[in-house]
Amino acid sequence: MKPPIILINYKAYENSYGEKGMEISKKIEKVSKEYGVPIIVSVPATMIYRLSKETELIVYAQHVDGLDHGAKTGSILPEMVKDAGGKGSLLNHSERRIRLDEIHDAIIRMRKLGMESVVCVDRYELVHSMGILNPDAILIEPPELIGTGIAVSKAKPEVITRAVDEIKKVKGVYLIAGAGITSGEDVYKAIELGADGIGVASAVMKAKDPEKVVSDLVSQALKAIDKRGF
Ligand SMILES: O=C(CO)COP(=O)(O)O
Repeated sequence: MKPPIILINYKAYENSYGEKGMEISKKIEKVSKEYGVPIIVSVPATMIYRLSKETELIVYAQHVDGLDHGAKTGSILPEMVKDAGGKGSLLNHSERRIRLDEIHDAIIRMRKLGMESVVCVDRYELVHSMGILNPDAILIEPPELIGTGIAVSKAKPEVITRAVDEIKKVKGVYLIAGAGITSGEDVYKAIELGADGIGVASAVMKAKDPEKVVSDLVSQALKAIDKRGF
């Protein structure tokens, strides 16, 4: 995981799985190769194996249960995700919140397995305390902007700048920003404000031309990173 971090959360749209899921993934992979930027896709659990086999995308789960093996019906353990080819997981997304101890257990287990964890928070006040749990990155997303097309970097830039201040208090944890990200301009702004990358869903998953959208996001991310001088 290295800036610019581009994380596309497939959620549970109609094109998040099956043949449509493959189609959009191939387009995303094409852009990733064109720009030489690894792209993380957090996908439905049922797609982890196939996407890991058939693409060079970095495949994450959208959630894992940091539980031990055993009688745990319906659980998706980090070991299962790893076995299917997944490299990591989102944790605590606004649409899939879990308890703090569950977040911590999952981070520890994934770190032991050499997997990456990206913990979501809905406010900058939680960045420091989540950062102490030592995930690879924190994804800050004000829930009220998720899916609106109104970008956090434009509507609430202070959420990003404050989160950036907070992440500086912990070492080795990246800060990603998301919610409402629609255009390359939104990405540029987020990185200019100090984020190491972005998380996006609807702008890509609902796009008529996802390749064009992802291309715009990635090219502007590179431009912003270049300007910041990583
Ligand atoms: O929840 C998100 C990514 O995890 C953001 O969703 P939108 O890009 O649809 O606002």
